[in-house]
Amino acid sequence: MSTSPKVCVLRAPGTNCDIETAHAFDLCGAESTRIHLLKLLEKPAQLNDYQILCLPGGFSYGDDVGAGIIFASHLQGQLGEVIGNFLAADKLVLGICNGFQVLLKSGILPGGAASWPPKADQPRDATLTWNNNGKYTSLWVNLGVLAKENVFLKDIDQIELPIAHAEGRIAVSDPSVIENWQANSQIAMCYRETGEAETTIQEEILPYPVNPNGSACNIAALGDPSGRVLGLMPHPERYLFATQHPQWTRLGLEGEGAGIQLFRNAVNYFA
Ligand SMILES: NC(=O)CC[C@H](N)C(=O)O
Repeated sequence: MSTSPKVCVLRAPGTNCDIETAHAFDLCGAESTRIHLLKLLEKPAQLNDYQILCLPGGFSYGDDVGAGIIFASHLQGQLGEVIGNFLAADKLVLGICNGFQVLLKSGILPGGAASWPPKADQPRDATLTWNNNGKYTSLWVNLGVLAKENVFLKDIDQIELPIAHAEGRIAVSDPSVIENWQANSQIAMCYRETGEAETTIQEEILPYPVNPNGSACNIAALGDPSGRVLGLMPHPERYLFATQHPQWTRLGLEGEGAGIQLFRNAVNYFA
């Protein structure tokens, strides 16, 4: 296999983080192409040429009818077959912020290949919905990693990253949904206080701004059971350089930002 994986950064009308996301992968040695969803719909088989599919952040279709829903309907519909092949192969899928919303609302998460294509008569048991504060919220958060076997999160225990969203609160239909995720190591990252030694899954919702949106069990990111799919609300592509951290001078940070590690882990998977 090539040591330089090809990344499809799939953008839709309203996507606004595709350039920096492609740049993040390229800095780590990947070969990224930004592809418009309408171009992929013309020839879905193009997707077979890529090893990594990344859905970047933004406001696809203006977040109309709910963030990510229209983009997700294209993945389920015309692209259902190529997405199924992609998930079944030894390939990686990353969804950042709006991309995470699309992954969850299409049904790519939480099940991955095992539950694709989603059954039309099966209601989703989890979603990303409005922040508890009812506002678009943009700030830096501290995250603890739980799913250490997720490809993207290798060697990361905790990380600071920025969030910027209005619909970032994980809500589930029943507590058993979270128990299931826990049993399959799918709870990938949780919001947590800075400086805590260990991350645990807590039912108690940590107060704003530690948990900025009121997500159930403080969940910020989910993976599929295989560990090859990750969806996260924070933006690792906005922390590629130390100077992007709001306190880089005070903390004396230099060089890379911690967010780049997620992209490097993905690229190294194909080394
Ligand atoms: N930064 C983003 O990707 C925005 C996410 C989404 N459209 C929201 O506001 O909920």
